Amino acid sequence: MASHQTIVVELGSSRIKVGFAGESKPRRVLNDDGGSGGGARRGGGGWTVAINDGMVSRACRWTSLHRYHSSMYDASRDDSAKSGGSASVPTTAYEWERTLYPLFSHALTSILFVQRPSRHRMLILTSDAFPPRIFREALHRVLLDYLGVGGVWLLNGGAFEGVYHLLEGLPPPPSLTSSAGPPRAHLIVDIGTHEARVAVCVAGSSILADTHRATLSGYDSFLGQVLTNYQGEKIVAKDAVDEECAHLEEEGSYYCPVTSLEDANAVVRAWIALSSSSAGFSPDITTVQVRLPSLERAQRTESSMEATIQLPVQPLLKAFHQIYLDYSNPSSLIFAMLTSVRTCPIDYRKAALQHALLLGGGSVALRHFCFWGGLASTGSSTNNGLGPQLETAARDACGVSSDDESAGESKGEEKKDDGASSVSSISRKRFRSLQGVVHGHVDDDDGRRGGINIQYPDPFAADMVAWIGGSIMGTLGYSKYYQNKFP
Ligand SMILES: Nc1ncnc2c1ncn2[C@@H]1O[C@H](COP(=O)(O)OP(=O)(O)OP(=O)(O)O)[C@@H](O)[C@H]1O
Repeated sequence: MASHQTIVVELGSSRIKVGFAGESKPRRVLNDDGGSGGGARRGGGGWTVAINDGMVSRACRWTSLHRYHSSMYDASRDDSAKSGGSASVPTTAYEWERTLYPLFSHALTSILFVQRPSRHRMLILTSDAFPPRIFREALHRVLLDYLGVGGVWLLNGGAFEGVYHLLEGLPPPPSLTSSAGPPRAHLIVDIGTHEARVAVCVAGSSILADTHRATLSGYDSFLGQVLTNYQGEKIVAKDAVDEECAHLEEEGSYYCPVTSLEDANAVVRAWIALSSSSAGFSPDITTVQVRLPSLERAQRTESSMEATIQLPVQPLLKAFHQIYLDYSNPSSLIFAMLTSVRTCPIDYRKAALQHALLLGGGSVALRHFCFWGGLASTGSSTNNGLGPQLETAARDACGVSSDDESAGESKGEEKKDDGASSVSSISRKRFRSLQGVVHGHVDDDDGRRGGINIQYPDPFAADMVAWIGGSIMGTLGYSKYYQNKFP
C-alpha cells in the first residue's frame, strides 16, 4: 500500500490543530470562534466545532478528555453550562464515537481534502499522558473502521513527545557558555487551557514518567481565579455605573462588574497592555482601565452605562500569585515544577532546572504578565513576565533570596521574615534540597553561573511547538508505532 503524507492532529481542550506532517504549521486551528485563532472565551465545559463534512452541516461538542481535579472545578463559572450546553465528558466508547466521527470526517473532507484516507496514516497528539481507554478504543474504531484511515498512532502526552524533536536544535540560554554542549535534560512546562503539565525530558530517552505532574494552573483556571478574587473583593464601581452603584452602596450591598471568564480575560489583557507600555507605567499603579465585554453588552440596551471602568489590580495579581507563584500551594505551577525536579534522578536536576521550557497557549498568553513582586525587587519593569517571575519564586521556595546572589554564605540559613510570614516553616523547608541547583554558583569574573533558567522555545511559537514536533515525527519512519488497519 503506497502511503501518502501523514496527517497530524493535536487534540487540545480548547484548540484542535489539523495539518500534514512535514509542514511548518497546521492547515487549520479549530476553536470556538470558528477557527480564526485568538479564541473567544469559553467555560470549562467544552465548546462547539462547526462541522461540514460535505454531506451535512452540524455541530460537534468538544470537551477535554479528562479534567484534573474535576471535583474542584466550579461549574457555575462555566459560560456554556449556563447557556444550556452540556458540560459532561463522554463516559462510554459509543459517546466518544459520536463525538469523534463528525470531527475527523470534517477534518479529512473539509480541511485536508483527502480523497483516499486509506493512503494516509494519522498521528494524533493528546495533551493527556493517560487518556481513558474508552477514548482510545473509540478513536481507533472511528479512524480505522469507519473512516478507513491507513494507520493511527495515538501519542499520549503529545507536547512532551513533540517538543523532544525540537530540543536539539534550540539555541542554548544566554547565561550558558556554548562550550557546555547540548543539555542533558529539560524541564518541560506545558500551560494549557485548564491544566498545566510538567515533566523532565532526558536527552537520548523520553520523558521520565515519575516526574510527570498535572496541576490546575491552565490559563482558564487562572481566569477563574481572577473572577473569584474580583467577586470576593465586592468592588463598588461608582464611576462606571453611577446611579446603580450609589443605590447599591446605600443598601450596604456591592456591585462587582467582573462577571465572566471573558471579563476576567479582558482585565488580564488590559493589565498586560498597560505594563508592557513603557510610557506612564510605574510600580505605584494600583488600578487598571478595562473595557469589560459584559458591560459592553449591557451598554447596548442601556446607553447611559459606561463599558470602560477603572479596576484595582490587587485581585488580579493575587490570582497570578496563587495559581503560578505560591510555592506553599500544592496546586500552583511552581510547586509542580519543583516537585517534578525533586523527583527526577539527582544527576539530571541541575540540567533540568537550567533548561526549563515554557510551552502551550497559556504561557504565550502570560509571557509578558507583570507582577509587583518582581518590579519591587528590581526597581525596573524589565524583570517581568511569567518566566522571570517563576525563577524568582523558585529561588524564594528554595531559600535563595534575590539579593544574596553575590553572598554564597547565606546558603542554608533560614530565610528572614520579610513579610512572607504566612508561609509555614514546612513550606519553607520543602524545597531546600534544591537550593544549590536553583542558585547555581558564583564566578569571580562573570557573576552567577548556572542555576534556574526558564526560557521560551524561541524562535518557535510556544503554543505551536507540540504540533510542529508532531509534524517532524510524522515524517520519520515510525511504522511499528502505527496501528494499521491492514497489518
Ligand atoms: N497566542 C495566544 N495568545 C493568547 N492566548 C492564547 C494563545 N494561544 C492560546 N491561548 C490561550 O491559552 C490557552 C491554552 O491554549 P492551548 O493552545 O495550549 O490549548 P489546548 O492545547 O487546547 O489546551 P490543553 O493543552 O489544556 O489541551 C487557551 O485558553 C487559549 O485561549
